[in-house]
Amino acid sequence: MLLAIDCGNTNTVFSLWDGEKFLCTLRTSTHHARTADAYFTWYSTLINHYGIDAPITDVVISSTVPRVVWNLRVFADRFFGCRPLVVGKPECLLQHTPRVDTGTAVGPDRLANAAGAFDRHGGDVMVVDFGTATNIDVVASDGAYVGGVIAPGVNLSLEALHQGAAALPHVDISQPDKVIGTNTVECIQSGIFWGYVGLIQGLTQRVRDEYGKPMKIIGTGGLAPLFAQAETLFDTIEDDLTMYGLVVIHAYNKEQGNI
Ligand SMILES: Nc1ncnc2c1ncn2[C@@H]1O[C@H](COP(=O)(O)OP(=O)(O)OP(=O)(O)O)[C@@H](O)[C@H]1O
Ligand SMILES: CC(C)(CO)[C@@H](O)C(=O)NCCC(=O)O
Ligand SMILES: [K+]
Repeated sequence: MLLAIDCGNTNTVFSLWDGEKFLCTLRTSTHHARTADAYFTWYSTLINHYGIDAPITDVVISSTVPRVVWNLRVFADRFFGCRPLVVGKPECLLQHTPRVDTGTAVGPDRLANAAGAFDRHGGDVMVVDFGTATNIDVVASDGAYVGGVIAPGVNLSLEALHQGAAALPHVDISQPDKVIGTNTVECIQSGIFWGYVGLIQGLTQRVRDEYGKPMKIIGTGGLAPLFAQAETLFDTIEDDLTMYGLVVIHAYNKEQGNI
């Protein structure tokens, strides 16, 4: 069984892949100081809860937070006796080399999104990922990641308003019925919700225009369904895309005899 770990700036997600499908998904907040033992305590409690007992033979990791990788390596080694494949490290092979400026370290979650999207849909696609950042990852016809867009994430923007303006409260994201808010909370919700709808529409249109060919748009990340409710922003929504990309990258490295 493969354990895929997607460690983002806000949340760390573990998913178990049985070779055909994900068996379960476990989510915790990202903390660089979390030890291997702490990961295992959390992991084993939930795995027991779900009644899963198949042994882990392989681990693949994407981490946008470099400091957490060491403890995850110790976790994989100590409890499963395996050396994890870490996406973005030179020893991890990619089926399609990213075409970006020399010296650019593309986020491993974006590499995984590209691999997952290409495997499922072929090329000429863009992934819109609503995580800590809201990013767009463009995948060319041959499967290569060729760049994209990084914008501040929804929750980060909400938090920045609250932090930066003394009279603005912390507000949770939701879809307001109206654009013209008649109280402070409604005004903020409108600015963020309808503002992001416009941001996604505007950016995806500009990416398409610049790319010059028809492109499929895939939404992923926790907030994609919320935004898709309001407007047709995506051709499809796949909440497991990053994880699936990790499975694809792991399978390629196996195939190549790299692990
Ligand atoms: N309706 C909602 N209101 C507020 N938060 C939501 C809602 N729906 C989903 N979320 C939040 O979205 C997040 C899931 O998004 P995702 O895992 O893509 O990104 P993230 O964990 O915030 O970022 P990263 O992957 O960069 O760590 C969860 O933290 C969840 O609490
Ligand atoms: C853009 C984020 C923060 C999205 O998780 C991550 O992919 C990252 O840290 N990327 C590094 C820079 C880049 O991808 O160009
Ligand atoms: K993510």
